[in-house]
Amino acid sequence: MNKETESPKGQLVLRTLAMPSDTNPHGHIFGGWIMSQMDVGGGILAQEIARGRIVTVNASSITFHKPAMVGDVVCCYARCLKTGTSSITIAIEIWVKKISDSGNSLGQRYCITDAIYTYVSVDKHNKPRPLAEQFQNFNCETDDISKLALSHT
Ligand SMILES: CCCCCCCCCCCCCCCC(=O)SCCNC(=O)CCNC(=O)[C@H](O)C(C)(C)COP(=O)(O)OP(=O)(O)OC[C@H]1O[C@@H](n2cnc3c(N)ncnc32)[C@H](O)[C@@H]1OP(=O)(O)O
Repeated sequence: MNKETESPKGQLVLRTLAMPSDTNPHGHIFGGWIMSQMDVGGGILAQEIARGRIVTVNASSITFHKPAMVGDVVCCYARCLKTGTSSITIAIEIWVKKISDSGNSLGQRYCITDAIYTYVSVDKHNKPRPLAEQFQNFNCETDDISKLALSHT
């Protein structure tokens, strides 16, 4: 898949800057830091769908296509793939935007990582809590995203 010719899928849920403290010994940004941004970004969308507390239950299909570097603007896009009774499955993409003028890369923008995270709506005792009935069993293949009544898409 050529990620460089595509556009981000989903809504922008998080935007931050990769800092020197986020680097691994090779000078690239830690994969774990990127996964953490994905967890928070996907969690924001999941919490909006759940209208309440959520926890992460699964992260899968993570692919690191390219490294991120210090100074990159890191943008997290998320879209809901499906919901169950209490679960919410979110596809997440991390894109970087180059804002420094080194190496003729200024303004470039491309996907570096994608993954699928699943969250579960929980009550205050951390037990699964059913989503509101109208938000259960959403399927992005067959349902309009407006079914989830998000504040913006
Ligand atoms: C001051 C506060 C301000 C807040 C301001 C808002 C902030 C907004 C942004 C938040 C951004 C943070 C995002 C980070 C969130 C964490 O970091 S959470 C910390 C890490 N996660 C955890 O600690 C969770 C630990 N796990 C658990 O507690 C339990 O396993 C769970 C998740 C409650 C599930 O309990 P369970 O008894 O296994 O539940 P079970 O009935 O079997 O299954 C429930 C559902 O989960 C699904 N499921 C279970 N296992 C799996 C699996 N492996 N894969 C996929 N689905 C699964 C089931 O299929 C089922 O789905 P439905 O059929 O209901 O749709």
